[in-house]
Amino acid sequence: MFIPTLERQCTSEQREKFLPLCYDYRIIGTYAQTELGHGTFLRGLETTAHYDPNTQEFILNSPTISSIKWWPGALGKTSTHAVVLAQLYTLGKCHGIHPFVVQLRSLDDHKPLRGITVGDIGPKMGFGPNDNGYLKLHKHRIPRTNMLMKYSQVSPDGTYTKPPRSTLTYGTMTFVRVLIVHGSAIALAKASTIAIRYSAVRRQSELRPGEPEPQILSYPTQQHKLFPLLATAYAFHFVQLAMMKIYTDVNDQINNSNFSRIQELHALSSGLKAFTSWVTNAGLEVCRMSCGGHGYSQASGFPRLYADFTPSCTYEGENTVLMLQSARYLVKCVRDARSGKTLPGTVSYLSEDVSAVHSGGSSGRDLSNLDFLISLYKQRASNQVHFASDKVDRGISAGMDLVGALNSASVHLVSAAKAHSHYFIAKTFVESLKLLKASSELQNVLHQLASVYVFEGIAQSSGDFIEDYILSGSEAKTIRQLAVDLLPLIRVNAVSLVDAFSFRDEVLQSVLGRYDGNVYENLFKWAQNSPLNKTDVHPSYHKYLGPLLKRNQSKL
Ligand SMILES: CC/C=C\C/C=C\C/C=C\C/C=C\C/C=C\C/C=C/C(=O)SCCNC(=O)CCNC(=O)[C@H](O)C(C)(C)COP(=O)(O)OP(=O)(O)OC[C@H]1O[C@@H](n2cnc3c(N)ncnc32)[C@H](O)[C@@H]1OP(=O)(O)O
Ligand SMILES: Cc1cc2nc3c(=O)[nH]c(=O)nc-3n(C[C@H](O)[C@H](O)[C@H](O)COP(=O)(O)OP(=O)(O)OC[C@H]3O[C@@H](n4cnc5c(N)ncnc54)[C@H](O)[C@@H]3O)c2cc1C
Repeated sequence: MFIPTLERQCTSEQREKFLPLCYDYRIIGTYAQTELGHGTFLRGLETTAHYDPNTQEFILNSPTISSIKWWPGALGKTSTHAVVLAQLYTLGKCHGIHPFVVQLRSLDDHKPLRGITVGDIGPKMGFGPNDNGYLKLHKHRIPRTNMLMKYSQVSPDGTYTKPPRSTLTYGTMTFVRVLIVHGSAIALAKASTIAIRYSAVRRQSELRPGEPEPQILSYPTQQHKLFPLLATAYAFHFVQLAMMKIYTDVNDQINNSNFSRIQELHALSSGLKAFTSWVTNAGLEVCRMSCGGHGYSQASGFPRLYADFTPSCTYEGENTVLMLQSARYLVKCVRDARSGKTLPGTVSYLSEDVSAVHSGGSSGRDLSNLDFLISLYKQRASNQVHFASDKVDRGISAGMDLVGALNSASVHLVSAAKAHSHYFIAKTFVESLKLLKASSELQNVLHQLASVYVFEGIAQSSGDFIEDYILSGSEAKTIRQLAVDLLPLIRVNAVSLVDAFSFRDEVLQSVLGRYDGNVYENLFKWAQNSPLNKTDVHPSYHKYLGPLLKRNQSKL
């Protein structure tokens, strides 16, 4: 995050000064924004940067215990520099959060500089090798030219020039949220690879006396756990490609001072980061549990994969908060649509009349047709967004201000943003396959994946579709059965579909997911290397167990 911030927020002179040092690994940096007391509420950050025109320096301080920077990756023992986000004060006025490059440690002996107190925040649930750290600043001076001034400036006499958009300072977070969508796709693909390969190797239970124990991958319940997640990993792969394309296009526009799509990008990246990381987080646990006891072993790779992935639901914007950000934009779009404005591409459906047509009993509609089902996802999203938006309007009519009305409708707003994200993902998956140049055999297999993703997505949220009369109960039941009917077809190619992710064993780090499937021998070998097995009799025996046993034996 240090380098992307410099690349996006430096003037050309600052780029020339700082970036070569980064690319050549002559300095190592972190992104120090979160504090002990604030991670979500950026305007509440307390670190200060007061400009001193006499020396043309900024004086950085951590004025309170809650202002100590806390969590930034590699801050504790590794980083020599940081981008520090601080409240800018110049000529007696506060101008809000701005980014500053701060050297933390000497490039000679790596010792912290004067006015800098840094350290590691202590053991965490995962990310063990990462020294997430703390930073306390005490009257630490940096040159004026260390404030990243691409968008806003402080002149030598202290005059402040404000940015074209205050939120341009938040740009790096948007970029990393887009990366996290990709990270979700990768993590879910890894977990699917481990679980499906192991399920092809593992044989368990005797269905009928005398019959060989079947592969657990042959059980419909095992397939129902794993194949929708496999399909989701493919869906997220195509979604992260689409998300990155939109990010690149909008970022190019921003670089040409066209800020017209910045809000749409923020809303989409926030919703997709939250949606994909939540779904992946839950999916990792399903994959682990589908591997029985061995899934709980470190040898499976699941404990580390989960512990390293799960914070992506929190960092880079806590997921609920990001869903609310997405929903806030959607409410704005409903208002714009009602006042006749044209909406941007990813939300244009909100101005269409997608009013639910009561499906009644046997509707005769083709419930296996993906284009038709995507139109139902659109209907569900539009209904949920309009419902939440109407709730906000009713709150205001009842005398609330906008903040109060948004807060009181926030549960529905999160549901609406989830439905919007889900529609975008399902639509993108289906549309991406249409554009894919692939053999008819491959198209057929991928169509099976898209189908099970779309069917299961409706089955798992059928309440949304039934409550709004988008589907009847019997239609929902039919779609649920369509998902189950697809499972044995996907079974044929399941191992090939995870092999296609091409994770090397060294990357997968899983005995259960080994490419050669040689699990048991390697589990036993792995166990031999356990530290506890260095000696047949563990030294602790002589200190604790031995005396205890002997003492009690003497009583017999
Ligand atoms: C095996 C493992 C596999 C994979 C692992 C997973 C992923 C790996 C891949 C990549 C990950 C790489 C690195 C990540 C690793 C760790 C690093 C983590 C770093 C961090 O966590 S950095 C700190 C992150 N912190 C946050 O995100 C803070 C969140 N809070 C906010 O953004 C703001 O406080 C918030 C909530 C938006 C509120 O802002 P504000 O107080 O200003 O109030 P408003 O809501 O009124 O907003 C005002 C206005 O601004 C608009 N806006 C807000 N944000 C943005 C934005 N980013 N861009 C554009 N516009 C924005 C908002 O919409 C409002 O506009 P409006 O007035 O409505 O027009
Ligand atoms: C592994 C890891 C790495 C990190 N790396 C970095 C880093 O490199 N740099 C950095 O600066 N930070 C980093 N962070 C910090 C991270 O960005 C914050 O933890 C994150 O932004 C969440 O903020 P918070 O911790 O204050 O949570 P809080 O905002 O306190 O969240 C707690 C609860 O409050 C709820 N909540 C908060 N605000 C609202 C609201 N407005 N409406 C409704 N509910 C709300 C949330 O939904 C959540 O349920 C990292 C964190 C982790 C875990």
